[in-house]
Amino acid sequence: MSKMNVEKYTKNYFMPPQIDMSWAFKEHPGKAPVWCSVDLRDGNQALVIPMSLDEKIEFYKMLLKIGFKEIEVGFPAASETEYEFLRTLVEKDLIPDDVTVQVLTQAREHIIKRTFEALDGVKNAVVHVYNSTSVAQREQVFKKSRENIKKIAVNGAVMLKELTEAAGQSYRFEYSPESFTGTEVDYACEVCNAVLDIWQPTADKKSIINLPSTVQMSMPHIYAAQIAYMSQNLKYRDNVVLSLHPHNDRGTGVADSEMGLLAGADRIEGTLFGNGERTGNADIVTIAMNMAALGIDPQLDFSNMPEIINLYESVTRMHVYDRQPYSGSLVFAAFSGSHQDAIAKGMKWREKEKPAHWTVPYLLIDPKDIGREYDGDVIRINSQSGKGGVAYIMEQKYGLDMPKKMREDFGYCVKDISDRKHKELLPDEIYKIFHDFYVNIEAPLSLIDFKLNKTADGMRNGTVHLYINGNEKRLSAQGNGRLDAVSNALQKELKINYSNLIYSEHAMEIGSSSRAMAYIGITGENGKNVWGAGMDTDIITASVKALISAVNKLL
Ligand SMILES: CC(=O)SCCNC(=O)CCNC(=O)[C@H](O)C(C)(C)COP(=O)(O)OP(=O)(O)OC[C@H]1O[C@@H](n2cnc3c(N)ncnc32)[C@H](O)[C@@H]1OP(=O)(O)O
Ligand SMILES: CC(C)C(=O)C(=O)O
Repeated sequence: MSKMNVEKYTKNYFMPPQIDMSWAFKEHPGKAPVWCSVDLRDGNQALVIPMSLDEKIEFYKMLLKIGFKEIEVGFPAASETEYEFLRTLVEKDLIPDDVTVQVLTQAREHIIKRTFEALDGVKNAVVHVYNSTSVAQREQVFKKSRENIKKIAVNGAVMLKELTEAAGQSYRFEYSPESFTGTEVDYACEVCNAVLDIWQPTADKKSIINLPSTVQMSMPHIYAAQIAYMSQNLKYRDNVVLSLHPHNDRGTGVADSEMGLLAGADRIEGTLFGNGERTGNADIVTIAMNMAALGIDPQLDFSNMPEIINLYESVTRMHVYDRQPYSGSLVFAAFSGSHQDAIAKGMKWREKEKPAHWTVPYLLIDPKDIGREYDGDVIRINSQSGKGGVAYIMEQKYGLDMPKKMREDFGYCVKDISDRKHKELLPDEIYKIFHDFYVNIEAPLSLIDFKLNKTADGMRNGTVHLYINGNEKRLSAQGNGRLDAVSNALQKELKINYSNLIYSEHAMEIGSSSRAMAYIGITGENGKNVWGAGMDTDIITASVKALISAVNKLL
């Protein structure tokens, strides 16, 4: 027996009378659909505190900036704010000529009349009327037969037509068989066709038939099969814009939209970041960015995602989930070592090879294309990270190019600290660890200065002046170069044994162009490798400091 009460549930959706799945062989729709934002209506009606007039205006202006040409601005008969919002758009001349505002109304006379009052003065409008057609709503809410439910729709359609003619306007019409997903598909088609018979859509004045998954009830391929049936059986099909309005109860609002488009739909109603009733509406950001990631222009501009998120969060009081596709704060972040290593190498390869298309491993799109930064957004460090990621941060942010073997040493050191502190380490903290751990280490040996003259045979000869545990000491030094001479002095005079000296250095290009950084690795008698780094305005002094740092670590 199931512990989840599954006996209580059964499928409440209907398969279409004919099932056509040929759309499933298409790879993608090939072009952007007509987008309609329903943020200001469906999104707004689901908020704990619906947006104020000013907040709706701010949101509306953002939608225009993103590029929406159809915007459902509200349910004017719902409240004074909803009504006033549309009046403000009209009175302040905030509706561009190429933008159509859409308003929602129930198929009830007084509500439709109030809606038309709100529309006074609007040039381009879609009047959107709906009634529920599902078995559950017919039986439980309306307690009406199929015929009588169809009548509600037809009466609503007639009222829209008559009031538009009376207003001398050419508003477009939209009808939604609300709760379409719980409606027998052939019956939904019959109701929609009855509405279309009233509206008589033409090529110049198309009607919109909107098929909402008001509550998602099936897997997305079934919704798409329902859409395919409707697309093939609607009358006046050439003059009908077939629209989808997916919700997200099963978490497949985006999949419903994408498959529905393949199955014949022309238009998508959705919201930014999927805000909306219950689990939300289809997330237009994701659907559009999924297209962009396939190289299809979505005709919407999300190039400044952080700005859009800020405004959205401030006016809706909602939060964009950290892992929301494309927009979440963590969606480009790689904490794990192997991902970081591949991303860092992929970025380098890209810089060198300059390929035509984006192929960096683990990153579906280039974060920069939506206003995100590599720094801080992509490679982030915790105890799951590896040397590649740590080295990438040190190189990109601080211009430090450690030798390969030293990267490994530092990578484990950073991992260990993050593990013990049980926290993410930010770039500045990592830089500080690098400094504390390797750079200009001054105990027990601390360099005071060194004087090394060139001899006739090209060798270096002189003294190294230092403190040993605070006591001043001069060592005599000879070698075939200055670093070699200092190393010989430490080994011979202080009897410190090490081998395999590895050395590299570079000018510091980021932050401090007048300084150099040197790195030295040595192997102690016990076979252990240690690393030191030296930073100074003089490259030779930097290398001597790096050697003394390494020796100090060995000691
Ligand atoms: C799936 C969706 O998102 S649909 C959009 C839903 N959005 C909203 O409801 C937000 C705005 N709505 C409101 O502010 C209010 O519901 C109003 C102002 C529109 C109407 O309010 P009220 O008249 O007080 O009540 P209410 O909405 O409960 O209406 C219930 C009545 O309308 C009928 N009704 C509901 N929807 C519809 C419809 N689409 N078409 C025709 N009649 C309808 C019901 O059967 C019920 O009838 P009854 O009075 O004979 O029992
Ligand atoms: C009014 C309709 C389109 C709706 O919002 C829904 O069914 O979710």
